[in-house]
Amino acid sequence: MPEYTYLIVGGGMAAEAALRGIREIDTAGTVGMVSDEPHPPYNRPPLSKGLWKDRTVDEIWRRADDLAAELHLRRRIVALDLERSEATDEQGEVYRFKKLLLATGCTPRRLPFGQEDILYYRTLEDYYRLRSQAEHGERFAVIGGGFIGSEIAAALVMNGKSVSMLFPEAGIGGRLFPPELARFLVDFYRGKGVDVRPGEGVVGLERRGQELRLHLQSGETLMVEGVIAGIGVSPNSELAAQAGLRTEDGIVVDELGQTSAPGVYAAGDVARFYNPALGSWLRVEHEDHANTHGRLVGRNMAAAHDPYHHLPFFYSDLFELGYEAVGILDSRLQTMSDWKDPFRQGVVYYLEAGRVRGVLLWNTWGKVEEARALIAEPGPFRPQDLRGRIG
Ligand SMILES: NC(=O)c1ccc[n+]([C@@H]2O[C@H](COP(=O)([O-])OP(=O)(O)OC[C@H]3O[C@@H](n4cnc5c(N)ncnc54)[C@H](O)[C@@H]3O)[C@@H](O)[C@H]2O)c1
Repeated sequence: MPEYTYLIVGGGMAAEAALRGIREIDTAGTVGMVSDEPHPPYNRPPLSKGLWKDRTVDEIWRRADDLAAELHLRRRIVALDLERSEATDEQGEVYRFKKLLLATGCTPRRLPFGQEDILYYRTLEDYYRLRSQAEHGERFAVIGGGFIGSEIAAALVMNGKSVSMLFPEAGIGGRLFPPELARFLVDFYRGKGVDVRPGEGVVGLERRGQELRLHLQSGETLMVEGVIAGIGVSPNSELAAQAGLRTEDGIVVDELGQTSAPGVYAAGDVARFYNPALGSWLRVEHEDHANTHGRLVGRNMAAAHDPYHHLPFFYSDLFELGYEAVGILDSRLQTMSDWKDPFRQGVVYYLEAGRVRGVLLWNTWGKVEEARALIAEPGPFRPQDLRGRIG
């Protein structure tokens, strides 16, 4: 029976960052990592960005092999016994641990049809599948106007494919951006050749040989060779819930990353934690959080005592436009847009009860620390106070 000082369930970015964190403090303890993926840990952002431009798969590996851990790939933990400090995989193998980390990530939400034919994009295997579809097919439909939808539509069009993009909101990134920016992105994507259909739903999918027929709410049918959906994700917290850990849209952890059971931790996008600067409970589904939270929780498992107060940070590329963002970007908050060049360069501030909750740095670089400092300020701010504050 494999037995470890630290057992990490999951093999994504947070899991690998945690391994690095453990090794910063403890070079002697044994570490086992169990992942249901066939690959060792890799960076996910290139899957929807760089790999469709000039980057290659060789560049995405996180090289955990220098950190002395035993990697169990293609294995899925299906049960936890916290009293006995044991985890069991689907093949019946039992792993014993002193400390446990759940870095189980999230699973894409699925539509109620097209089970085999819709590609839910999250892993390297999904990238290989879409690459192969793009070698044979010319016409694609992308469902969803969030991160995956906007990045994959751009990636496919930049690779010469014809793309229809469908989503329920009025604009691209409608849940993040103020309405005028989300609507601008619709025109911008159309200018790049994407057939953008805001406010359009999908009701069914049929396969006819190589062709897929996607039935839309409006009554129209799109004939395509590939359908990709990015309609959000749900946290993989069932294992934790079955083991009696506290869960609530994710695994609830304290500021050290410890769950409701001593010695059991959770990190990355499955973990729900309190952020004092924002005054709210969060679950963050971005690379920066996987790296910073993963590392810190790994250190804390190995006896450090570093509280996690890091503000969410993320970024994206939309063709030649790009942005960085700090804090909470929610288009339902009050927003104040400060454009240097409308929709090409500027800063958008997100306010709630007189405090800045989020800052969007639109084609505005090198200002992330200023944005962090502004969110930490108690205020109160009026929207007009923020004009020219950053940028
Ligand atoms: N740059 C980045 O940080 C980045 C890039 C890619 C992916 N991700 C992460 O990957 C995860 C998945 O991204 P995502 O794009 O799936 O989620 P998302 O939450 O960004 O977007 C979901 C979108 O799904 C659409 N939608 C919801 N229900 C729908 C339905 N029934 N039919 C059609 N459209 C529907 C909406 O348009 C919504 O904007 C997220 O956790 C995201 O943070 C992040």
